[in-house]
Amino acid sequence: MRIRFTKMHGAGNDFVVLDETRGRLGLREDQYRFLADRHFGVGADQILTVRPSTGPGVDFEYVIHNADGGEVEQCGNGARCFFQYVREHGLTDRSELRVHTAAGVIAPSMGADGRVTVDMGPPRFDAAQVPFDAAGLSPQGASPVGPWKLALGTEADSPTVELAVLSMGNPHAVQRVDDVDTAPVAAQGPLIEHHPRFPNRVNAGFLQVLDRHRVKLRVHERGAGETLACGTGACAAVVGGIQQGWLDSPVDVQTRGGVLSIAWDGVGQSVRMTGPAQTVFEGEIEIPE
Ligand SMILES: N[C@@H](CCC[C@H](N)C(=O)O)C(=O)O
Repeated sequence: MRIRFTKMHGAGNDFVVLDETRGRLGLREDQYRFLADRHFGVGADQILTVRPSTGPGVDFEYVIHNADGGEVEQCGNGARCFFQYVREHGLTDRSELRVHTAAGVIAPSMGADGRVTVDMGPPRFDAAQVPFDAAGLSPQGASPVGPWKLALGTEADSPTVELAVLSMGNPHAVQRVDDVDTAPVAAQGPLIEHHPRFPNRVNAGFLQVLDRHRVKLRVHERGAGETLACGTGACAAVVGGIQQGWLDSPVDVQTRGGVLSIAWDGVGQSVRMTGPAQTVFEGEIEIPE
């Protein structure tokens, strides 16, 4: 089967975008993996699929698959690219949309400076909603994000980390580090992602606080490995940093691929994420049957 695709990125987090507004392509997990493969396919951190509205009050449905082929609930950088895609491809001329995702409705809109802002909805702190198995653990602080102390292994010398745990529709565990450039992202990222306390696995963030409105962030993403930026990871890191008293909204998050601006007014309020969304090229590819 031959399909058309668009390659996009948001702060270096890159995507293959597929249009299913006129019918389902019916791709399997291995076919999403093929598209994401940087050697045999197109190459991407995630595959984003545009589908028609699911009902009244929403304009489109937005479906996300990680590079490992698994479907996931939310993707922040992808949401900005999704918005840019539907406008560039004449699927809408609206400058504000409501989009259904597996994690609920998000609302992207066009800012005056050409950057896209997305109302990502409120963060969720309930362990069951992350999901996070906190049985028998005591939080290290009084904040709704914990932090929670976890050993990354069963040996006596296994490293122990303190993680702020929350959901932005998808699961996040964020630790504060002194310097993101020397942080053990490659060593600890996969151990945190697959930690048995996270039954659906988790995205692992490494946060360096520069001042109350500026941070640096690296994220080992569930199902994709370290990416140049993670939008929901930036939202989770800022919410966790505000909850632990280190940050005040708004916060500029410096990732390896660009800057994302995150604003959050407190519990129950939506997180607003602003950043770039860029089309790279369009093409066609033969998908192995
Ligand atoms: N890159 C994303 C997040 C994509 C999904 C994530 N890897 C997960 O498995 O939850 C973003 O920009 O938020």
